Amino acid sequence: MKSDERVALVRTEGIGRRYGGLQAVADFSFDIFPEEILGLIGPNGAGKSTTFNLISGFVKPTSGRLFFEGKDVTGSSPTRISRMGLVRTFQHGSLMKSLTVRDNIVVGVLGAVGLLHTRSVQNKVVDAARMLGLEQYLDEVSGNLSHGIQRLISIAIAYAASPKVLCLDEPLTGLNQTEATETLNLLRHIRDNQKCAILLVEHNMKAVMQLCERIVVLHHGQMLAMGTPSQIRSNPAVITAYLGEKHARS
Ligand SMILES: Nc1ncnc2c1ncn2[C@@H]1O[C@H](COP(=O)(O)OP(=O)(O)OP(=O)(O)O)[C@@H](O)[C@H]1O
Repeated sequence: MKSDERVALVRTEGIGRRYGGLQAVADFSFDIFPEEILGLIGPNGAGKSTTFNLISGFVKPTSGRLFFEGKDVTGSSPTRISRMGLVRTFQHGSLMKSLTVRDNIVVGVLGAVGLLHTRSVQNKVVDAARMLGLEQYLDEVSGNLSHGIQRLISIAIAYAASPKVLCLDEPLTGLNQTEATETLNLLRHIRDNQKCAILLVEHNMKAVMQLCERIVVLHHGQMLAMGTPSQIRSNPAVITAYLGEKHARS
């Protein structure tokens, strides 16, 4: 089956967001397919966070439509979208630092799937902690743990909600090389185990190229390119607009 014949989990059709005179995202159409790892990249201010906010319902589009599993969810609340299965993390972390790791993950489970039997909540918490290697920290106060562990807690909170699409906003920020490599391996493992799609916004270009099967490049709020990592790496427009500058630094 060709990629464009698959049924998309998420589809945007000409989605856009205007802030006064500024068009942050314009006429942007893309799909997220089941079980794929898709990267969304672009220079600062390209519109990545706005796109994340649009597909997770935190920002309403000023144009275009959003579909989840074929259903029109344009304008739906973040709660409705997360309960349908699109769960996200936030650039600056999703956890409450004064809560234990366990309680943070409980909040994630309840927020995404509503009231559950206590035993199923605890099962989901333990499963998420195990998946992210956090079992020994479950009763620690989250704010006392290292930055790397806090990043994993944010992913565990999202994972515990059993996502169909896991959207990660810069999960590698502030991690050293070893931590970043471990996190990449974990993300692959999560995709294989949970059978979810992953949408990754990340400035660490080496990691994006290693992990993602398909990459969408945004520039000035519009799609500049879409393709496999090797297609993106060799795309002249991308090199000019973005990668040339980034590769020179990596
Ligand atoms: N709430 C807002 N009000 C006004 N302008 C906004 C708002 N949010 C984003 N913008 C503008 O929209 C454009 C796209 O911003 P966005 O944060 O989506 O880009 P980005 O690619 O995520 O950038 P970065 O990599 O720096 O996080 C920028 O010009 C930004 O200033």
